[in-house]
Amino acid sequence: MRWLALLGAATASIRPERIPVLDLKQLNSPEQIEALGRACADPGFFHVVNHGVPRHVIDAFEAATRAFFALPTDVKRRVKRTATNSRGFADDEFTKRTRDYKEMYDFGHKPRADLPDDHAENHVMDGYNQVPELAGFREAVETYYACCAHVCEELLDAVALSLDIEPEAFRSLFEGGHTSYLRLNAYPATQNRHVQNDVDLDVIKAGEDDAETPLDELDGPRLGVNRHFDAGVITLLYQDPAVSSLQVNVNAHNDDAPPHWIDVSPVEDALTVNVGDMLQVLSNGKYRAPEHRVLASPPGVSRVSAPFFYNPAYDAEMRPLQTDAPRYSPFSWGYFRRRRFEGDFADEGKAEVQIADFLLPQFDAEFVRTGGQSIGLAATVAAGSSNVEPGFVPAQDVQLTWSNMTQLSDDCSRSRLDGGMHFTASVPAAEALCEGIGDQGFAFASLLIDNDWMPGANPAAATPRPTIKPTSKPTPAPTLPTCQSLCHAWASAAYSVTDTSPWCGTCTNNGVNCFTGGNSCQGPYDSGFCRLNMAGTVCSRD
Ligand SMILES: O=C(O)CCC(=O)C(=O)O
Ligand SMILES: [Fe+2]
Repeated sequence: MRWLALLGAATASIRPERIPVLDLKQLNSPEQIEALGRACADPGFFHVVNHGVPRHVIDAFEAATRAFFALPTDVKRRVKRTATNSRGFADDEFTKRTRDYKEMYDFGHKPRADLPDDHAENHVMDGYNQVPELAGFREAVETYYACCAHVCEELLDAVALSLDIEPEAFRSLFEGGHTSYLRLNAYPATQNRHVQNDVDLDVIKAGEDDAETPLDELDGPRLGVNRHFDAGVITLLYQDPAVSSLQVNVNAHNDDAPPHWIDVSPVEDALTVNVGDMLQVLSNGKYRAPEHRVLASPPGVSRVSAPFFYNPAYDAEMRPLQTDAPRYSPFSWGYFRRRRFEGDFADEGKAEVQIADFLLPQFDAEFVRTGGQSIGLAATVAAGSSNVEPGFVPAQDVQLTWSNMTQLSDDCSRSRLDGGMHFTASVPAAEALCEGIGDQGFAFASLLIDNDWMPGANPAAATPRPTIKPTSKPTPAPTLPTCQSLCHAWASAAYSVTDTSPWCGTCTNNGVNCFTGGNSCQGPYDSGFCRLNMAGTVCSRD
């Protein structure tokens, strides 16, 4: 009753919920497993009741969390995280280059429980635990941490079944030491910083905060945590029952729709679960990590929360399990985590590594259906690897990335200019020339889809036919006389001849500049191809 009254007072603005509630004890029937699969696919968030974590363990954990954050700042800073140890206290966390309006404390897996926290054997890649001198804190946090790991293990068995994957395939990723960590969050009460209105949130500018300003001196509207995706496999979240601040963008995976944020309000006696990036990869994109954010606390109310990030062993390979059409290239969890941590610690400016960086190009039915815009292709060209000028070109490693077809076609168009083979005006001319070829390819691929000939084809889903085209550059209207007549005019003016054909040969391109073709130049330009400029007055050797 007390709980309900609190919730009612603090969450008057809660909108209708779209977040399913699942009963962990019932997760053994095919219907429930199916419901779990649906929740993981969309919206990627759900609550679990009957999760088995005893009430007294949660109460002790919440009390320890509140007691820790109530300590004076200088005492909390005694366990502050550093550039080499990501565990401990922080009040300078950034998400998407904006300062989180919260304090936090991270606590992770300790391989040798019998040895001191800072013993060499307990130093793992993300650091070691720094436990504050606070009566009962260690025991409360360790006990809750162990309960979370157990719930996640069971939950993941059910997730495996929902994907038709052997639970053992998931379990093996955690063998040899999972790397999960528990984060305690405290979002202080605010005066004028709490906003729910997206227009107000727009004034929060990325890159403008620094890490040194004390939290309570940061001005303007704030978010507790800016929009993000969780990196691990799944997150099991304890939410303060009295405040609703967590929101999910239910349009995050729909490029055509604006963000639509809905509340993920706490549910009595439940823990909240969300899919992480790694489960998105392991499920080959069938389950999708939801984009979420946390609002700053309303005036007079401070909120606590505690996500448990369930993470595999560092050397576990992340790749789609059980599929012959993988959408992601393999990478190790440790690699991803290290790149994220480098970004986290100094991320006032850096762009963080994303799973989209590992997307393989999909030249399949889905690719055509969605207009072929999303490819996520990357290539590194090593210094000196050119076949033509080995050892010199390129001067340094070049990293090329293309996230969509338009970028790829732009770079291809430019490549012959960069290579010194073509001239500037030929780039748009060639783009115009090739435009129709892409459209024809698109039309042909759509035809294949309709006939069920492509991998992943689904004739029903292909109707109505997609209206997006792979490229949308307008074809420039031809405004110049043809190359041939330019050439003839030039030749007769320059050489006062009536038969200009030896000079002009066969024109091959009626674009802005054009080739006359063949060894047809005279005078100083007596071999190679002739090139006319727009005015048709210059012929230069190619
Ligand atoms: O505080 C919350 O409700 C969620 C926090 C969160 O999303 C995170 O720490 O990744
Ligand atoms: Fe999160």
